[in-house]
Amino acid sequence: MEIEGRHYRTIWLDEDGATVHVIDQTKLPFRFETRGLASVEAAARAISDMVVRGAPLIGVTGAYGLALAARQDASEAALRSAHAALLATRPTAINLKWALDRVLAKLLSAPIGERAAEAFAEAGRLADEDAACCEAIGENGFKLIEEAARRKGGRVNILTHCNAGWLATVDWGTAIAPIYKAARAGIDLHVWVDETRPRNQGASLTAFELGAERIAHTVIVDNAGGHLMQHGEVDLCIVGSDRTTRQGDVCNKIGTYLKALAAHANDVPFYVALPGSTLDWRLSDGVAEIPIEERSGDEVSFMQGLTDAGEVARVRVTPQSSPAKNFGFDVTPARYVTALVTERGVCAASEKGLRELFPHEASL
Ligand SMILES: CSC[C@H]1O[C@H](OP(=O)(O)O)[C@H](O)[C@@H]1O
Repeated sequence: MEIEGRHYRTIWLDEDGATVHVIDQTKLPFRFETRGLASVEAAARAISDMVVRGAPLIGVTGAYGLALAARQDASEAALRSAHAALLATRPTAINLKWALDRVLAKLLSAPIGERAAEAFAEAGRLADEDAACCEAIGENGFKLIEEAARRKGGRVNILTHCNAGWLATVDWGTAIAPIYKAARAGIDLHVWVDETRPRNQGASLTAFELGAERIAHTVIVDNAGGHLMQHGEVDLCIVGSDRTTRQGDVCNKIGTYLKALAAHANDVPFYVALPGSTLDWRLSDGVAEIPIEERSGDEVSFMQGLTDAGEVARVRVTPQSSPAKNFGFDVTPARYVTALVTERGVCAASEKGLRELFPHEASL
């Protein structure tokens, strides 16, 4: 997407094909900095430290991480070790495993001398596919917003949680892609942006994205969504997904489930936008089967912000003696999801709906 007139993807290879570049998302919204990744270790650290985050972007970064590993040592043992190290960085987003498995299979079927080049080529194909997938999600989700605008005959108020914008993918995003498409088509809309504690991906990243695109938005605390829905201030919700089961259960940033409950209680449509790479066909019951990442409690006990002097500072927001738990995700059962918005169309959050859009993948 555009930042001050210049087009960016979230990850790219420099001209000499030697270094992978990413946007350092831990610095946003106060500083825009990029970071070069020259080794598999650097790629793994970028994922675990959330320099890059978002299920699709984590997958593509993992793919480039394998390519960097292949350039260091293209032996099967080394590649399998790199695959394991990258997979261990973050357990919830299925895109990471999906991308790593795809690239590793490609590499092991290539002669050892061609593996590094093949890995970079495959990672590049993954990146291009993700950008195209997300733009298609935008087109399919745009129709839902267009219908909501026609029905309402006025400004459409949309609530989103966390960041499922272009910063969470290679380009366009998933939940925010339909918003971009609708705004560019001239639909009058406004976005309620959940701050999304503890790392504030909404306040720091989604607000940054919408501001750059000049889309009307308001940052709210995570607990305000239900109140706004009770008062008719939310026409629809749209969020992303890190892993979706074949039954349509959705795993997304912590707090998504509570938003879905509030939407269900107030008859507000609750959409989940996701590419096929976020589907885990092996799983059925998301609550029972999806691994939920637990991160350091320090992410709850401390917050990062800008001082009056314009310095980025980290401050403690809890007593030193108070422990904190930091669950990264929760699971929304399919019954609370109005529909899934994918690159192949919109379907019910059900095995039948997903099989109709992904018949081949469902049969594997
Ligand atoms: C398009 S996937 C976006 C998804 O990823 C986020 O998690 P994190 O920032 O921890 O990687 C969040 O669940 C978003 O909905």
